[in-house]
Amino acid sequence: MISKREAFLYIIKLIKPYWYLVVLSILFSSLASLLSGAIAWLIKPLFDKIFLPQNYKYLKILPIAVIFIFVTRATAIFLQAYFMKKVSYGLGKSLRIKIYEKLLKVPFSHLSQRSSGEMISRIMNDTGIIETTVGDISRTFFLEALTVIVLIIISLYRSWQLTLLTFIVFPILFFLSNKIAQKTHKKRHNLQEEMANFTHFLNETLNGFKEVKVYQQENFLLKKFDKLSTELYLLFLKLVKYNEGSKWIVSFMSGIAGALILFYGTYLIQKNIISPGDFFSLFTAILMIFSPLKKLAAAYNRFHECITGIERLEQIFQLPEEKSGSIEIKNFKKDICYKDVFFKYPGSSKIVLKDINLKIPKGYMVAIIGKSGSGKSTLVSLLPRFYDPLKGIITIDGIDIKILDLKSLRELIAIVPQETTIFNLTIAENISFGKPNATMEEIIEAAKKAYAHEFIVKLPDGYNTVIGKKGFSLSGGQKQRIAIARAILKNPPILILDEATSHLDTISEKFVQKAIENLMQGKTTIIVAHRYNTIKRADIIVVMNKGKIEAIGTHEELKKTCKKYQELYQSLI
Ligand SMILES: Nc1ncnc2c1ncn2[C@@H]1O[C@H](COP(=O)(O)OP(=O)(O)OP(=O)(O)O)[C@@H](O)[C@H]1O
Repeated sequence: MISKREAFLYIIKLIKPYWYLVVLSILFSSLASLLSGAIAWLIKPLFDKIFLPQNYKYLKILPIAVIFIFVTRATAIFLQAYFMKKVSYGLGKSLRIKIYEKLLKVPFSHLSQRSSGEMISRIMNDTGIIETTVGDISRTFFLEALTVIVLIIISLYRSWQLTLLTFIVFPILFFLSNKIAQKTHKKRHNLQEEMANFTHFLNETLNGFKEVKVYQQENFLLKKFDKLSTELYLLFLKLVKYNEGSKWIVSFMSGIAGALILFYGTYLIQKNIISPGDFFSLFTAILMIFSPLKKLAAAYNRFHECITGIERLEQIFQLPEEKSGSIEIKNFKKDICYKDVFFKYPGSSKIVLKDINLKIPKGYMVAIIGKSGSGKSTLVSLLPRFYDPLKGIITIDGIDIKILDLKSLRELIAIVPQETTIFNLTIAENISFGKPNATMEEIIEAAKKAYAHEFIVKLPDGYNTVIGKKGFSLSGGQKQRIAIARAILKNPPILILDEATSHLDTISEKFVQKAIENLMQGKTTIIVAHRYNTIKRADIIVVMNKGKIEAIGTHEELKKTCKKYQELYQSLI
């Protein structure tokens, strides 16, 4: 947990780049506060110079003065709010960009441990909370605190005795507000956790919509959603109690202060120590103090909300970043070697890869086969360093990939996964994802080689169609061909293919296979294979079993020597 001081310094750091806007906001806050003071100030001459002596000659200019004060004050408040909001939305924007940038640098291993819903909640809710609270708190702090100071000065000037008397309530007020703020802190933490669960749940439902429908789990999910919503509702209600409670305390204390002033004030007037004008001016000032005080108490409460948001975002900012080596690798010349590699997933105790030794010469096509869960995908995911081995090393041309510059290492590799992600971009941008500066001719050329051109040109906006918009979507086979076109355009020397387990229709399958043929030409390919044809034509077949390499060889060799291979191979024919 971070302390209030740390949170305060954090906020200062956040608003520092906007200092000129903050200065403008403070200037307008000061003007508004002074004008609030002017209202209380003018009560005295109104009483002592106009009403009591019944001298009404000033009364003509008074309405004009009142209009001037109110209009100027409203304008000053408008401008200070505008500048402060500009600060808060500006810092919200840069915070979101910073956290997105951070997410892109976090190792895959750390992100895969968290749910995407939780991440979305942190990026949207927590930055949103910081954005609004920092704006509100700073705005309230500058405007209301200044107003309180101006009003206290006026009260002291009018009658220090009466003012000091009302000060009795302030320590009690501060003590109670602080107690409430402490209580809300934990509740806010819970609320933000619940919000993250909520987003996670919604995310899951939308991603697994087909399963929900087919397994007819609408009622079950609705009940769960109802439970989550009720928990959120109850938490919100608790927070409302605390928030409104703090306002109630201020109102109660203002009542006590008012009674004290009336009681002692009438005594001072009777003794001619103060004039009725002094009394009413002070009375107005003290009454006016409580509204900004109420806002300050609420802002103090929100400051705790902001601390919770900062804490949760800091957890992401504290995540480690991918460690890159320094040796740049320009070309792949010789081979890829796995040497005595062991691996377990972060947070899990199960060793999923054991004693892996594998040499893949340049230009070879390697098929990795094995039962589900035998470690095939894990094995290939170590090469682009999505994860690092627990023990052992992986080398490219004899160099440990850990000491290679990560960018240059990944430059050598393209991946076509089982489930392709098509981003919310145009088809052309999706294809040029790995080569953003590609020309349109190059993109079309790649699409043609991936057997995607024909269906792309039939889309209403052709290569400029944005998938996901206006209801356009692609079939599984079409998505795979886009992924293949993406890899063709990138044209790296090493390919990692994870063959889709779900079978496409025969025509689509034929196109995908042809596209893969084009893609593999002249490349070193590691393919997590599920198809008989793919396996048969591989230069080397690696048979995985329970995280170990059971056997390595060609189809003909393994057919004779490896029982496991025979079983697997039989199941695919
Ligand atoms: N992110 C993860 N965290 C923890 N364990 C994991 C993770 N991903 C996979 N595993 C475990 O690692 C083992 C190997 O999984 P892997 O996905 O590599 O197998 P696979 O042979 O590719 O399976 P499939 O053919 O079903 O894709 C399995 O026991 C799996 O439960």
